[in-house]
Amino acid sequence: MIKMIMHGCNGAMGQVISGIAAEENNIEIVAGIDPNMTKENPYPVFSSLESCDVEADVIVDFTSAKAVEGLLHYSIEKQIPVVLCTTGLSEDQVKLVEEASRQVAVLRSANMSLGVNLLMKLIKDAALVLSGAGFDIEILEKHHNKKLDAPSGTALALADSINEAMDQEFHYVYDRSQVRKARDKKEIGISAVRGGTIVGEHDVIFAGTDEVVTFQHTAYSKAIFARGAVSAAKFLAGKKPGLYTMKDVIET
Ligand SMILES: NC(=O)C1=CN([C@@H]2O[C@H](COP(=O)(O)OP(=O)(O)OC[C@H]3O[C@@H](n4cnc5c(N)ncnc54)[C@H](OP(=O)(O)O)[C@@H]3O)[C@@H](O)[C@H]2O)C=CC1
Ligand SMILES: O=C(O)C1=N[C@H](C(=O)O)C[C@H](O)C1
Repeated sequence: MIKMIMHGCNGAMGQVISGIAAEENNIEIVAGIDPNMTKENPYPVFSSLESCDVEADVIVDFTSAKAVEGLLHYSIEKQIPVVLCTTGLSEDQVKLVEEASRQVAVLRSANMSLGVNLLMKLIKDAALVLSGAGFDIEILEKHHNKKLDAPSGTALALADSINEAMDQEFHYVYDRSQVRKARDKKEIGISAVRGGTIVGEHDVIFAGTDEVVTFQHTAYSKAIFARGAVSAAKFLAGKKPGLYTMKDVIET
């Protein structure tokens, strides 16, 4: 039985994962961490990782970028692999993640769904053909009104995926409100919509002369992320130090 700590157990994702993990027979949540616990859970809950003395094989994190340093410190100290799903990390925090992964297994992914991870692959091929033919690339993401970070981690990861296929030739433009010139070919425009209860939508738009190709992923429930996170936790438990991604989980 794999023992898991749910970091952010009172949050929207923490609660969905608690339900999904309870239905699994080879993984169990042995502790939850959240500073302001308001919901009932069938496992012990601690207000911080430092106060948690429960032994575990893996930590699943859906919290806030502010919590990342403490999380990495704990995971190195206790030698517990961590599935890091929180988005909105600064460049410095991403570096800390990379450094930590030399000492403990870290799987970081801005999107745990199968569909988005397939999309990352598909748009590489599309970019090679369509950008070469002069198509402009824009990414549009839509999320619920409680989301703190913009653009979404997924939108950035989709842009990074294209850039990886295209020798890093693109820069990202998030706001054109002060711009008074036509877009340049080497930009990827990234726009964010926030409203209501939208779970998560991502459009990758390749716009050419007289034709547009759009790749779209729509999340209809948070369960797709939760299932991916539980699969990632099972994959990561017992792994040696290194930086892993959902690609490693899906291809296993
Ligand atoms: N990779 C993926 O597939 C997905 C990633 N996400 C990302 O996951 C993160 C969380 O999303 P979501 O669940 O919707 O957000 P919520 O705000 O609903 O939940 C986050 C929870 O973490 C708690 N928290 C904050 N700081 C700490 C800390 N230091 N230790 C423990 N718990 C803490 C919050 O408490 P409090 O409210 O009291 O601050 C809250 O209960 C976001 O960054 C989001 O973008 C979301 C969905 C999918
Ligand atoms: O905050 C969310 O809800 C989501 N966040 C992730 C992101 O920033 O990309 C993944 C998903 O789209 C839901």
